[in-house]
Amino acid sequence: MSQPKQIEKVTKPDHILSYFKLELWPLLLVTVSGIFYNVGMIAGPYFEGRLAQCLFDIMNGYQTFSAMISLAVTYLAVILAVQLMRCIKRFYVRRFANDTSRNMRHMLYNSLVNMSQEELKQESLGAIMTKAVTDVDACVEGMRKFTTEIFDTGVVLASYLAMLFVYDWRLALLSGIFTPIAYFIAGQLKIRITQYNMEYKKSAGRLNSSTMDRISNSITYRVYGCEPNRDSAYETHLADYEKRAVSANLWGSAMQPIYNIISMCGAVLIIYSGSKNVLGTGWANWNIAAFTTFLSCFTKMALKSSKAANLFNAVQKAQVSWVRIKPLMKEYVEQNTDSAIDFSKPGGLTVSGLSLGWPGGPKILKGLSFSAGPGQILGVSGPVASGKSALGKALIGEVPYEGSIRVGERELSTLSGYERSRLISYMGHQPDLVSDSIEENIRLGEHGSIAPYLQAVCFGKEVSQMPQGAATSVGSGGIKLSGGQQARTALARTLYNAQHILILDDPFSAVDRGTEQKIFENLRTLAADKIVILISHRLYLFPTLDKVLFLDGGRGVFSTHDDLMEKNPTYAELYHAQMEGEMQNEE
Ligand SMILES: Nc1ncnc2c1ncn2[C@@H]1O[C@H](COP(=O)(O)OP(=O)(O)OP(=O)(O)O)[C@@H](O)[C@H]1O
Repeated sequence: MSQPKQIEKVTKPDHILSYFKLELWPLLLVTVSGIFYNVGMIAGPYFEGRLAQCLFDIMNGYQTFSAMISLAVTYLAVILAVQLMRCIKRFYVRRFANDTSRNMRHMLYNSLVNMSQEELKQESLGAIMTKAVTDVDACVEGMRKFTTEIFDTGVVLASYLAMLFVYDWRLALLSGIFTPIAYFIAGQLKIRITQYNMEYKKSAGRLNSSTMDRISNSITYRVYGCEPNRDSAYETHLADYEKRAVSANLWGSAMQPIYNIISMCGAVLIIYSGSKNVLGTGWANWNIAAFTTFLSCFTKMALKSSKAANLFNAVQKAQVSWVRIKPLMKEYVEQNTDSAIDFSKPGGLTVSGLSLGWPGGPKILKGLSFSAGPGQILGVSGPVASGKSALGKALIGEVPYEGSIRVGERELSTLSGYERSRLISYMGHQPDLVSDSIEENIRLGEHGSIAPYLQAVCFGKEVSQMPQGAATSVGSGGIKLSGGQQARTALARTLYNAQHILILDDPFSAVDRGTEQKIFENLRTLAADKIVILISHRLYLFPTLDKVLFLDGGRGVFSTHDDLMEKNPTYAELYHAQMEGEMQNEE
């Protein structure tokens, strides 16, 4: 099997020039073949003029038919050589576009996968997907057009213009004044095209979000009977998208024939003044060949130059897209597996003066200090929305914090992603299962036995009774498993990949109390030498834990269960209320 092409790591990925620099070779070949092709393009009008003159001379008996044949053969050979250059130029322009597209997408992908979940949530998924797909396409298309047109338009225009000046400089100047008018109009449309494109891209993002929302929440909308209003919201987004797509494309494409007409106006002057040149009463003395060459050259130049006006618009669209994706183009993050840490003896967890809050929001927890050593289980609890999950996420670096979180002698914020993953395992509030089998969800590509972990989370028997056992597919996001099964699969995954510190955010919320008790006992055995942070709103297990951190009102009290029962009325009340509720259930 052929190896995929090596993807370049772009330095300064937020500079558009960086992508051009990576493609110096293809660009050099585009330049050389482009110059040959475009300068060779004037061979067309030149030979057309000479052929017309030759025909005229044959009719008047000054030339023979063989002269015409040899002229035609030379013309054919030159045209073939010019077209070969065109093929080379097109091949390398396409290669430049493909490589640039791959490099840009790769950088964007790397940047997106290395962003924290919270950073990603700042924007809707629909908008991110629009940027990752259509904006990159628009950028690369603008860069491709720019690269192509520099030769197709720039070089060829200069060659044509030089030729026109040689034949009659006054007529060349006069007939050429219409082209700048087309450029001027294109320049005036710049603001409008930018604005319409920006709105079009935003609308595409909204439509993508609305589609994803409609699909992923289809059951909720069906159950609550609000499908019609969601469909009509989708239709509104679709209509808006269509309207804005038309507006965005209208100005660019509708103006091309107008640019053509304006540029071609000079042909009228050429027919008038050129005829006078042939008759010997104009600014220059021309024969038929000169007249035909001049007119043919001008026509080609006018059509080419009118395309340059369109090029402005294509580059404008690319600029709109570049502005949208530029903030996401971050330096390449390499997975560095070098580390000076001895992962077998990482030391204890020490947190001091910790304050944290979601990006852009106020601090939700302030001044927390606590610690835990290997073999200890620390319980974290508190009322609803007291910041339990936020603390768990701060401990894995997903929520920004101030103060200090140390593992042994090392500050969490100085650790690489790899070092963190070798020190801390995390099970979030959501099971976050991948669309694969139960065993793959637990092993995540590793090859060890999962049986002990399925037993530990009291899931082994159920799995063995499934027709395909652990190879059973969990479906998209775990949809084919019950809530309790999903939670236990996620916990088995965390235990299978257990590192020195285990952070478990409400791991037992979807299982009954008896199962909770059994799993907890297994956890104690399996994690005997680890630090376990057990975040839970249920306090049944807390009397058996080594330490408790109770969060309330943005502050945390760190102590033992017995001490909190004695000194913290809110904790004691919560504990008693839960125990009473449990006793009533048992009755
Ligand atoms: N992604 C987020 N961005 C901004 N604010 C958030 C985000 N997630 C949660 N919050 C807010 O942060 C606060 C703490 O939420 P958190 O989920 O940490 O509480 P919790 O104690 O785990 O709650 P619960 O017991 O309901 O699970 C809440 O006020 C919540 O509204």
